[in-house]
Amino acid sequence: MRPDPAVATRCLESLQGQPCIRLTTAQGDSALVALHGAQVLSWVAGGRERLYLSPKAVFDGRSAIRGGIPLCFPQFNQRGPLPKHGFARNLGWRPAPASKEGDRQSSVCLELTDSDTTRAWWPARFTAQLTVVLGAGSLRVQLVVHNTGNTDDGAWDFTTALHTYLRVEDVGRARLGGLDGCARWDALADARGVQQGPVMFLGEYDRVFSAPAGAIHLHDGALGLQITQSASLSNTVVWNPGGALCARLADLPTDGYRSMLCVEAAQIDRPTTLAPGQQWQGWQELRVLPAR
Ligand SMILES: O=P(O)(O)OC[C@H]1O[C@H](O)[C@H](O)[C@@H](O)[C@@H]1O
Repeated sequence: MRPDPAVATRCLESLQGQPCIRLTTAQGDSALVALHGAQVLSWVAGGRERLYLSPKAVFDGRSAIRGGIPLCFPQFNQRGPLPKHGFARNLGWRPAPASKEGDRQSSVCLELTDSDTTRAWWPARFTAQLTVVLGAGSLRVQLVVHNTGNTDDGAWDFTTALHTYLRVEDVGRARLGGLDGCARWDALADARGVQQGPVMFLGEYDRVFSAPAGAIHLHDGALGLQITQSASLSNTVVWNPGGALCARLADLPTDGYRSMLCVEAAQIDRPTTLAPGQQWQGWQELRVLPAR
């Protein structure tokens, strides 16, 4: 996706004490990206907020912020010895040098490199760059991971997810199309199957799919969103906590689950291996569909 350079602006602001970068297009679309976790906290397109950010989210500079687009890296969920979903969402990132003059206004690139803190969890020498590109009615989030170790350091593996919290009017009426025929693993029942028809939400839902080759479509009343991801991210996770789990999550209001649906572009089933000097990239793109 090309950035939309048309008189876009980029400025620094803070949300709940956390430094953020705001991108704004000439049409009035905007995105707000926190340095904490390189986390997108807001995406307004066509005059509407498209992401869910919990009103009870914690902004203490250490905790994961509930909502927006958290990045799970270098571990997804509890599939390994690291803290749940890795450490990237718990750390402050820094702005990376802008690569091209024309990209500066409508995109932002943040960077995290290994430090004493990360090496206490994970010995890898790495650089991770997260780039957010705001277009007309679209948002692309791209992660690039680089093994910056020496040959002697050897290769390492990681798993990852762009854990996108989409805002919905009512999850009970939302439909997710495009996963028909995809292999899936139900994390709640520990059962494998193949998706038939659109995904609907009648309670807690936590499934890891083989990512479809084509686009996923979220239909929520009259609103529609197209979701695509790079082939390098071979899983799609769909999560909604439902009422009972939501009530136990301190950083969500009791009815918060009704207004959110996570559709995550992920690499989980086959961890990615990077030898010293190697680089990997993956992205998810959200695009507003015309109202029905
Ligand atoms: O509460 P968190 O640590 O942010 O995790 C939230 C959720 O993330 C993913 O969607 C997983 O599939 C879920 O099992 C997990 O509950």
